[in-house]
Order: sequence, then C-alpha cells, then structure tokens
Amino acid sequence: MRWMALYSCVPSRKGRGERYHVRMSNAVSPPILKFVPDADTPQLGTFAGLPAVRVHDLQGASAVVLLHGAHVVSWVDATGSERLYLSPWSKFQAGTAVRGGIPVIFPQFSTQGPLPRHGLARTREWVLTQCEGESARFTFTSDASTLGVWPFEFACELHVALVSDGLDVQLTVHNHSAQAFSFAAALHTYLAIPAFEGASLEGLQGCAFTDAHSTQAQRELAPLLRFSEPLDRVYYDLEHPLTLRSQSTALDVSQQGFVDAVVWNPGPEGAAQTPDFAPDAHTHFVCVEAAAIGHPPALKPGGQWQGSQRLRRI
Ligand SMILES: O=P(O)(O)OC[C@H]1O[C@H](O)[C@H](O)[C@@H](O)[C@@H]1O
Repeated sequence: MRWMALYSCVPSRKGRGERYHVRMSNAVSPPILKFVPDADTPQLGTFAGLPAVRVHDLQGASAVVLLHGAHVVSWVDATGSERLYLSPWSKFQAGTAVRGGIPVIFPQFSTQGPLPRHGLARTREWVLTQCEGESARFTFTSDASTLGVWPFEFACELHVALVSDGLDVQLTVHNHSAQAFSFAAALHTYLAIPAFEGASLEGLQGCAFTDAHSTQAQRELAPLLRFSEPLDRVYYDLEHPLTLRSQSTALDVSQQGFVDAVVWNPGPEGAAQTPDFAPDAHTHFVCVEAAAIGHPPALKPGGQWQGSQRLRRI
C-alpha cells in the first residue's frame, strides 16, 4: 500500500517539529502538539512533523503513535483526558529519543551495556504493518546499522490497541539469528498526573529493588510509594498490578511477560538539568515502566518473547 511504503521512510529533519528543539524562554505557553490527519487517509498523518498513526474507538478514546520509535505519544481516554505525559520541549527528529509518551527500550536498558543509552529501538524508524480502527502494529528489523553495533538478526513488533477503558501495548521480539541472544526491554511509560503532591503508587510492597542512588539491594516496605524526592528504581519480580493515584484519578498498570518495573521521577534538579524537560516537568508525570531487566530473556534461534503493559482507567 502506498502509505505503508511512504511511512517507512526516514522523516525529514526539516519537519515542523524543528521549532520545538530549543526552549523558548519568552514563550507565553508551551507549543501545542497534536495529530494532523492526512486529507485522504485520516488515520494517518503527522505529529510534530513526524509520520504518525491515530487509532480511536467508539467510546471516544484515541492514541497516537509515531513511526519514529513506534513511540506512543498520546493516549486520550474515553472521558477526553490525556493520560500520557509528553514534554513540549521534546525533540522530534530522526536519531533522537522523544521525551515522554511510551519509549520502547530494546535490547539494552539504560547504560547497562555497550549500546547507546536504552538501546536501539526508540531512535529508529519502524514500519507500520497494520492499522485497523482501534489498533496498529509496527515492526523494527535488524539491518546493517543495528548489526554493526549488536551482532544479531531480530525483528521487534509493537502492537498498540485501545481496549475497554484502557490501552494495551505489546512488544514481541523474534530471534532471526543463527545464534541465541539475550536482551533487556522496557515500555518506558510516562504517566501524566494531575498533581504531584499526594500522588501515590500502590502494589510494590514486598518487592526487592535497586535504587540508582544506592548500591544496596533493598526491599520495599511501604504500601504506597510517594514522590516527594527524585526516584529511580528497578523493582524486581512484581507480584501485583500497580495503581497510580493522583487527586481524583486512578490508573491500573498491569503487565505480562515483563516481570520487573522501573519507577522514575527526575525531581526538580533532574528536570532542570534535562534540556528537553520544562523545569517543573517532574510535577506532571511519573514513569512506571514494564521491564525485563533482572533476568534478561534469552532467545534461541527462531524463538520469540512477548511482554505487554496494560493501562486501565479505574
Ligand atoms: O534520559 P533517558 O535516556 O530517556 O532516561 C530516562 C530515565 O530512564 C529510566 O527510567 C532510568 O532508570 C533512569 O535512570 C533514566 O534517567
């Protein structure tokens, strides 16, 4: 199909997103990021100048996914509320990670290996392979540029689907190599919160965790995690779904295949030091990431692995 070929192209660096690349200190309000549909195929279009797909359902929910990174940049629930945080100061350009939404992390988490931070998937162009009303599917396949830095042939698929009161995102990894490989992966979801004060995450009590600010393995004792200070933790072997609450909103965050979860908030200093965040960005989101880090999945030749995260409004 014409548009599938079209959207597998590397987008131009001269997209409209260029104007978001620097913080405009005199800006009265942040730039508005929205999906601009194509005239002839309204499910397809652009977002911040990059090729994008919009899925929607009969209840009024919608999601927008860039082909760049198969990056979900928006999920509006059936009440019309945006549930993902996307930084208005994010860059939207080839080879660069988008700040916010749902970055796909593969095959390396953070700096835990020789690859670029958080691996290869979030900065590459994916191909749209299916787009039907409430869901869309994307693939990212090894090529000369990935083989140059990670010597395995693979295919990743991302399936993004609106479901009753929620959003499902499923990552599938196929090993197309003649050798086995293992990898780390995560759906690095930035969940929007109406208020930082009083926000809480429930469901981690009893889990072992490591904290980026400490070398000791620890165990979570608190029934509710609060966000009064910077937080950067990997929780291992989750046993329960999580619930994020802020003011009158609540979201169930559940996962399958992914057994770990990363919880991250950069705090005021972290936000101020990160050029693609507004200085108060840390008050607008909490990252709750479905992750496979502690026991990196190992795939034999021909093998496949699946992990998913479901966000459900409650
Ligand atoms: O700035 P990025 O590469 O997008 O990473 C953002 C964050 O991702 C994860 O949550 C890591 O645990 C953090 O240490 C990291 O700061």
